[in-house]
Amino acid sequence: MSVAEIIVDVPTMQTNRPFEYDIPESLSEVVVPGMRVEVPFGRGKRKIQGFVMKVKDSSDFQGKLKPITRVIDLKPVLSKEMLQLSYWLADQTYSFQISCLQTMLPSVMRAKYQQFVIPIVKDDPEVKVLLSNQDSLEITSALDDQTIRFINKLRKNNKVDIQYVVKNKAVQVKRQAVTTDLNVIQLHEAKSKLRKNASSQIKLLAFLADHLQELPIEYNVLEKDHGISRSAIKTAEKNGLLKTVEVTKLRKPVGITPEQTTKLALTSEQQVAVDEISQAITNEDPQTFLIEGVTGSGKTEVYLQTIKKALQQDKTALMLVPEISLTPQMVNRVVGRFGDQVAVLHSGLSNGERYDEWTRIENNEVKVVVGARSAVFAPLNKIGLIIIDEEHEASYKQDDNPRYHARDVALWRAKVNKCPVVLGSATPSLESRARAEKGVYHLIRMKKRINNQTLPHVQIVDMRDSENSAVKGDFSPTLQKSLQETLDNHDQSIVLLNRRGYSSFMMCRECGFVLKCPNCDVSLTYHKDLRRMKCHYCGHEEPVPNMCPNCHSKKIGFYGTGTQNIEQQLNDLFPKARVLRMDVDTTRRKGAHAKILQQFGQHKADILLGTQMIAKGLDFPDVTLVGVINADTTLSLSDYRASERTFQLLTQVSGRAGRAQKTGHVVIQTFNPDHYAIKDAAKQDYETFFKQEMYLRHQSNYTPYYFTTLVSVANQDEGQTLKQAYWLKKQLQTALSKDAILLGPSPTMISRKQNKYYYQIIVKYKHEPKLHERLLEILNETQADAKKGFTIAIDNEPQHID
Ligand SMILES: Nc1ncnc2c1ncn2[C@@H]1O[C@H](COP(=O)(O)OP(=O)(O)OP(=O)(O)O)[C@@H](O)[C@H]1O
Ligand SMILES: [Zn+2]
Ligand SMILES: [Zn+2]
Repeated sequence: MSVAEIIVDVPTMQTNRPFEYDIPESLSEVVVPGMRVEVPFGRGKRKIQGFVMKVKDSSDFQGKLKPITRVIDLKPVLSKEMLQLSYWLADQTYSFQISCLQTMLPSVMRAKYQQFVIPIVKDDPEVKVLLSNQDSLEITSALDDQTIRFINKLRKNNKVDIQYVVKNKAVQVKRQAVTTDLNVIQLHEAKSKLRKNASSQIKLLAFLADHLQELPIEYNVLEKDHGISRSAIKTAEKNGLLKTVEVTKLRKPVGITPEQTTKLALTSEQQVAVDEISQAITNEDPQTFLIEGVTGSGKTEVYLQTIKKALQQDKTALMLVPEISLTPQMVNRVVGRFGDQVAVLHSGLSNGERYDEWTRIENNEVKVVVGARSAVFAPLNKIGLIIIDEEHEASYKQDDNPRYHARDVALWRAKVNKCPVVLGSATPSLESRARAEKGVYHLIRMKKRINNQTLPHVQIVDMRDSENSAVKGDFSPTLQKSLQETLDNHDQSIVLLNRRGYSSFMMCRECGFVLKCPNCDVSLTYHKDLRRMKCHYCGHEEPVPNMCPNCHSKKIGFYGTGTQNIEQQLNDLFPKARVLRMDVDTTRRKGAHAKILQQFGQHKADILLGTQMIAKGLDFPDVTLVGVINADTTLSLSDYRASERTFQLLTQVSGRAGRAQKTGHVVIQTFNPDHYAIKDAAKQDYETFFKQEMYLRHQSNYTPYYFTTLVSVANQDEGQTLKQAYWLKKQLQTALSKDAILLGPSPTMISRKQNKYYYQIIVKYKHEPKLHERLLEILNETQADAKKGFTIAIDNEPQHID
């Protein structure tokens, strides 16, 4: 008898452990860990999905185990490493294991899809029997176990493969291609019968005769690479000399193939970094490096050369970058060096494209994966190096369940794969820098820019000065002058409008009325392109009102990103300047973000104006000026990371200026010219900022001196929410020592979302061995409350507190 341990797709606390099922004799060879199966669950006839975690010979269970009904996947979709990771992840993030397992798969495999058996060895008699002369066989629940076993056997012998196809959406692009039933002699005979002046036909047949082994060849290839026209193909087809077939081709998300690059001669600082990391790769030493390298110090080249090192040792490499930095520029740098060996995963891909990339990784067709947060789950084998660029970015933490931080997952995978992790940033997170201070991470500093270029000269403009407060718009005389000079020199400028949120809202200019969501405590976002008002929390939408619902005035204004307004001011001040604007409105369309950057990179504009999304990673040699309109906005956040975020933002954006031959200049406009975050950013002085900020965190008992856990509760009834929150606090108190600090309950900044009220409790602690257990118990005990509409969320080390 064999038994499978299965995590079932019933996300409740009671089912958050494996259940045992009998593997029927007929499926005994088929069921393996990492595969999804269908099993009966509960008393009724309900069938649900589950992941096979383990297969064993016997069970301690006394009664009769229910059998697995059928297999959903014919090959494992998750490796042993991933299964192992799911235990840890569920525990760390207080989430259901089933959600963790599902998070690791590309969304295609979570959504609706079809599965097909496709032949590898077409002429094999057994394959022919299985497919009964069809091109493929769909795997449905109607197939009996015997057939499933048969498929499995052929798959193991590499005679067939299994492919997933998204419902109603072909995963593969079909292309027209040419093939022929004629052999070489027949082709030459046919050719000799042609008239002498039928040159294109002669050429085509000669070509086919020479390339018989390579058929079918795509129309496109014949046209582009060999100058054979479509009409020539059609004529030959009419005469029965060739035929057209459809071939499938995997989509390649990287549109343009970038030019091949080779390694650069390293600076001495880069060399030190490359040597140390290479050593760890060779020694299979799972240590973590923190590269603290000023903007423009050439961290990317260090990444590329260490990746190369891993590949030379027959290993693979994983590189994470923030979603917003997944621009053609970054992708091209990696693809330019490693070509076809690279898979790219980002949110701009369609589900099908994402699946294609995932398959290439899974089939060991690629050696390097570049991607945003969720790429940390890429099914790479034998990882030799993991890189996390811009490691301070908050977007590496997922906002929703499972609330994982990609850095933690990377460290876990590094241990299992015995490989180093490289965290890189010009402005490391305080946590990482503090760990380096303690010797947990190995610190590598790169203090110089490439070409010994100086860091940009930064000017702080005090907006409280009479000269500046007198100007009408948002541009101080100093910034105006600098912009004019940059235009005169034919150089480029970047102008940052520091924004808190990213949305624009509607307000009545007569009475001040703001259109809000009926379900949430937020203003509705104005979508200019769709002419609609939308709520980003609950999805509520309505048309743009043409008069104020409150006072019926027609004077309705749209406020928010403010970038449009700033753009207007730029146009008025510098009528000849070409301005590109980058904000939520101009980047909503797929690929728009990349396109704007490409245009700017080709110097088709003089000024790039944008929100936070233009602050990082950009490397344009002609940018000599960076202007920051309002440095203070992020400072006023209630979050204890407000100073850190402001320092990071200003340092990063300043770092865009003067990266190549020309010296850079930065103008920062602020109402807090004496704030240390602004002063240190102006000097690009991370170390001084770090010391000051550490001192303040120590004073107020925050990260990295204390661990932080955020517990929040939500319900439709505000009174009930508050009651539950106080109950939670009491529960926590019983598990905590007197050294722990409990804050709250307090309403969150947006206190109502989707008609639910939110209250939060913050736990700050150093060493509370009972806390983790107690939180899990609380989740368990409050399960029944979920039915009454209570939601309890636990966020370990939250990135935002509001
Ligand atoms: N050894 C080298 N020789 C010549 N040029 C180099 C060398 N290393 C890097 N560069 C160039 O220097 C520029 C800056 O490098 P890179 O973009 O990697 O900086 P960075 O450290 O990532 O900075 P940031 O944190 O601001 O993104 C790039 O244009 C890169 O091609
Ligand atoms: Zn009004
Ligand atoms: Zn809403």
